[in-house]
Amino acid sequence: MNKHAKIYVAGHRGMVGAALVRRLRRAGYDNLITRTSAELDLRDQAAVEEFFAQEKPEYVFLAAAKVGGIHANNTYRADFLYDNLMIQSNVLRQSQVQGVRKLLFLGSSCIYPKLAPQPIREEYLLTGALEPTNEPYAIAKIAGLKLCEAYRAQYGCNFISVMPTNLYGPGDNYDLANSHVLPAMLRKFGEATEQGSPRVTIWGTGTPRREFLHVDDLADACLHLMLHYDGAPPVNIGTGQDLTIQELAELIAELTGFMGEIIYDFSRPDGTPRKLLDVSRLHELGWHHQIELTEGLQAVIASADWRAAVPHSPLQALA
Ligand SMILES: NC(=O)C1=CN([C@@H]2O[C@H](COP(=O)(O)OP(=O)(O)OC[C@H]3O[C@@H](n4cnc5c(N)ncnc54)[C@H](OP(=O)(O)O)[C@@H]3O)[C@@H](O)[C@H]2O)C=CC1
Ligand SMILES: C[C@H]1O[C@H](OP(=O)(O)OP(=O)(O)OC[C@H]2O[C@@H](n3cnc4c(=O)[nH]c(N)nc43)[C@H](O)[C@@H]2O)[C@@H](O)[C@@H](O)C1=O
Repeated sequence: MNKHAKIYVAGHRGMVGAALVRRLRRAGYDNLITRTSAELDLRDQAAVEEFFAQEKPEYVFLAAAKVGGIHANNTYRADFLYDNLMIQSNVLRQSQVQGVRKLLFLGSSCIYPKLAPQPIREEYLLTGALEPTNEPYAIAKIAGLKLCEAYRAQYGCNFISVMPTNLYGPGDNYDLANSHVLPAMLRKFGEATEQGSPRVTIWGTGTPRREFLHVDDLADACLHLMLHYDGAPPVNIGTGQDLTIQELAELIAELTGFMGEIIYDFSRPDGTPRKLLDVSRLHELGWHHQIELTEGLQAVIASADWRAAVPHSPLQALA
């Protein structure tokens, strides 16, 4: 990928998109194209067609999506299915029409069956029922990776798909209702410590296990795969290590200096019991994560990222 190549980063203001922009700029890529959702609503087919005809990007990182945690996915079921289907269908179609040289599509680990054998290999896709709380989102993401494969088969498009595990890092979504577990805990424990609150409430039983990858590692993996992977099958991206939600809560409590009580709200869903990714294909492709969880958490806590938390998407503010 030439350093002056025209690279479109869709979703550049999001946690992943911003990390991709940081990584690409650090690598010397000096011709990045970005649009906010207010400037270009990727659900709008005509607007996307006009944008691609005008800009003709050579490379695309598709990090724009409607994203959220278990509560958001289970509440805005139609929006998670519709928005993500429209965004990815429009961007993939116009990338094919305009002859984009290579595109990287971001899926998610939630595409795999709720009770898949662990660790989850890419070939376990569609071998069992999905987790109900995020089924609409998962179906949209599965459709996206299948559309990438179909454009490759029918039109010879070099569209690759990556399936990241749960992510965290600067620019995350800290909305307590709609965020993922890790940013929600950072904010809950951080604010409780600052305010001297006696207790923090965690959703569910604390028994599910989750794997967490720092978003800067993800961006590095995406650049690595954009440069070195041209295959049809999706590639899992993760650390290969997981922990229980309870262990995560206790770790974040310790790192934020919280001394109070941790309460578990069993009325909230646990979701998938475990979704540890098998990352052997990624390792065979020459990439390993660098940022360990405790180190990554310490950096985010030191920045108190949640204090600056404003909805980084006007669309999100409306959610
Ligand atoms: N966060 C995580 O834990 C994980 C994320 N992923 C995937 O990574 C990708 C990025 O996620 P993440 O960065 O966390 O999400 P964010 O919510 O932080 O960012 C998503 C971005 O998408 C843009 N967007 C949303 N809707 C539209 C639209 N209709 N038109 C144009 N742009 C739109 C927003 O742009 P704007 O700000 O301009 O409104 C926003 O910046 C997604 O594909 C997600 O599925 C995968 C696994 C885990
Ligand atoms: C990346 C992945 O993320 C989503 O899947 P998820 O990992 O299940 O989502 P989550 O991070 O919101 O929850 C993880 C676990 O944590 C528990 N939990 C405790 N306390 C809080 C809490 O305060 N907030 C949240 N959100 N969860 C909490 C929560 O009950 C659950 O058991 C998919 O929807 C989809 O978006 C996707 O692809």
